[in-house]
Amino acid sequence: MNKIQIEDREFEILIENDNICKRTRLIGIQINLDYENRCPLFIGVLNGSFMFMGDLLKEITVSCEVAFIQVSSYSGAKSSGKVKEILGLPDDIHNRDIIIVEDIVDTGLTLSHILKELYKQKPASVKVCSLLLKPAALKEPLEELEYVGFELANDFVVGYGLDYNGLGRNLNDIYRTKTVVPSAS
Ligand SMILES: O=P(O)(O)OC[C@H]1O[C@H](OP(=O)(O)OP(=O)(O)O)[C@H](O)[C@@H]1O
Ligand code: HPA
Repeated sequence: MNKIQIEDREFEILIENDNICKRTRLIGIQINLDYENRCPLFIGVLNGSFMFMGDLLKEITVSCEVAFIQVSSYSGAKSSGKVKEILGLPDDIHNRDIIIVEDIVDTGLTLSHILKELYKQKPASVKVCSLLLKPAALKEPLEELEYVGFELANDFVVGYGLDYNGLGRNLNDIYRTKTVVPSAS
């Protein structure tokens, strides 16, 4: 399936599942080496990370724990801007080695917000593992970004957890549309 249609947009194949699996295996090997004799806490950012998190964790052989958070955006009652709230953040991460797992880092704003909240609890270390990264869209450098699967151009992508208007998360492969559209959910 090289081309797919989701609602009003046509997408073309960008990364096949085979390549995602191979890259994920390599990232897993690296994490196992880096965290030997430690017990990292993997924190997946929902919804988009659910597939990558599942496949990545199958490659992890060091002792570890797993949690999920969700970042919801809503308009604050008193402010005109968007307020981000983090749901499900564990409250016992003091002195823990944290690995945040994302499907994509685009502008990096979501991650910056998560990192700010995490550091309040003084974890021992924080690294980020993201399947996808759009370097040209990043608003500021993120030194915690240690493990990246694939670097992309500024095209909008769907599949393997990523959505367009809530659709396409179940696709095995990753697809892109040339037209740049705003973040869809
Ligand atoms: O780097 P940024 O520009 O902040 O974008 C990246 C974020 O956007 C997506 O989440 P989204 O808010 O669309 O929610 P979802 O995971 O439920 O799709 C993605 O899963 C990242 O969390
Ligand atoms: O390219 C993207 N696709 C889906 N969700 C996203 N969230 C940020 N960037 C993207």
